[in-house]
Amino acid sequence: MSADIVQRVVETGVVAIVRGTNPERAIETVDALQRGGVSVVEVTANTDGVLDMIREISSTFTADEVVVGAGTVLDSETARATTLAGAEFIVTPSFDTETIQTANRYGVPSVVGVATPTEAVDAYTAGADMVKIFPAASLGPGFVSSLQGPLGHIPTVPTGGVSLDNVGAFIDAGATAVGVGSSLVDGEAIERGDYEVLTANARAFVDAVATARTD
Ligand SMILES: O=C(O)C(=O)C[C@@H](O)[C@H](O)COP(=O)(O)O
Repeated sequence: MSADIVQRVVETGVVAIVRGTNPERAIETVDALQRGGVSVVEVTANTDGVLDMIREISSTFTADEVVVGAGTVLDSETARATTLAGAEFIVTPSFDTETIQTANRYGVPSVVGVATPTEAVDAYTAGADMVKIFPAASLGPGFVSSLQGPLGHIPTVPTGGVSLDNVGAFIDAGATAVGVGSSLVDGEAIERGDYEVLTANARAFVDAVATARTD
């Protein structure tokens, strides 16, 4: 159910972004992230073989083990295709009403990319479950905390340039969760087959989020 998936994103606090990974390494990649405590993963739609990867991940792991979504969803067609392949949520870099409506039509939550307060309100009004503050590192934690006053009811997931150096600041600023690509899903480590790096990265991000939440 859609609410359960949103709850899982909130609890995990970190969404891992898999972009450009060789499909043959998808399962080991996701397994390594999950062992480190990051059990919510999105595969971006501009990754070769994305639909097969989503199908394979959702048939390999139980719902309790891993929640898989689709990222870089730019349009309604991609929302439909990825959802039918098994994506349990969609993430967009930009705001498009039809894409949100399609996600809702198929019963999956959407995390919608916004970079202004107006876009955040428009996306939420259109039916987004959470807004992805993108690109987060350019906008900064101050942007996220400024939204809390008027728009504290809208859950935020800063994404784009989130690292171990700034993740705590984003959570302190009021972020509900964060999306992390390159700082977590290290492409070179995957190529080397060094999945321990991914597990260690995942643990470090989960710990940083937990520490910031208890501060
Ligand atoms: O395109 C999307 O829907 C995303 O999630 C954006 C995501 O790929 C983001 O750019 C990741 O940035 P980092 O590698 O974490 O800097």
